[in-house]
Amino acid sequence: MRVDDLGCTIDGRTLLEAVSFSICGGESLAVLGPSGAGKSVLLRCLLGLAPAQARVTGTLFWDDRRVPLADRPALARLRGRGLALVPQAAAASLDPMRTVGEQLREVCVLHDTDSRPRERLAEVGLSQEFVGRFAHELSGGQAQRVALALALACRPAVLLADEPMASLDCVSQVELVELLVRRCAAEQVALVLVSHDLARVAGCCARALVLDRGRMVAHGSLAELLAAPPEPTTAAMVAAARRS
Ligand SMILES: Nc1ncnc2c1ncn2[C@@H]1O[C@H](COP(=O)(O)OP(=O)(O)OP(=O)(O)O)[C@@H](O)[C@H]1O
Repeated sequence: MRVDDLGCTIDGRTLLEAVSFSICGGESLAVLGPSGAGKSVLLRCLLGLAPAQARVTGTLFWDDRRVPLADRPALARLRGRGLALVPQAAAASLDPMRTVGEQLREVCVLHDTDSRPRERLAEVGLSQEFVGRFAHELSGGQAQRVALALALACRPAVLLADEPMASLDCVSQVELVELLVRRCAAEQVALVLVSHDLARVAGCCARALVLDRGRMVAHGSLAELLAAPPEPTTAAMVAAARRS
């Protein structure tokens, strides 16, 4: 997948400007930046789910296809087998009326992938008993794992994860990020992982893109950005990571 010159404005206000990057199966890219930088808007633009009043520009190159990022129906068709999302608040994204197993089966039928909920759950470290659980019977970390299992059950080419570890304790955050990176690498899924916390993704993602007020201020090897931050926003994130 290649994103070329993505821009997004709302009522003349620029939320994203000239964002370009590419990612291949099995790779991981961290999208970093302070609060309000445009990280979530970036993911929503890729999914064709930008706010209704937004004007989105730029192009998504997908295999040999050229998809205008303003073409919401074309982007909607990529959702599932193309791009899947692990949201920030997983528990709220689950259907409260249906068991985990029912939701997994539905995703598999909808996207025509193999439907073995127990295996999908085992892959994310959850035992068979979770098949019969409802959302309100899950801890925050378990709900995030279920959301990951649902996203991977689509068998996507690209997984977009929007701060999936935000509501978890430190140990669970590390475990979840490691699980995400491990599962995506094992299934050759490209991972775009949004975080405002560089310390959480350092050592997990090979590359990073740093946003600040909608602009891409740094992009490259995460190890190199850590060793020699090229500009003040990245330097501030590196300093915060060193303190934590
Ligand atoms: N529906 C909307 N209408 C108008 N502005 C919006 C809308 N959604 C987001 N924005 C604005 O876009 C900017 C980027 O928001 P976004 O949620 O992408 O930030 P973020 O980098 O994900 O921040 P955080 O780390 O706090 O989640 C913010 O200034 C926000 O107010």
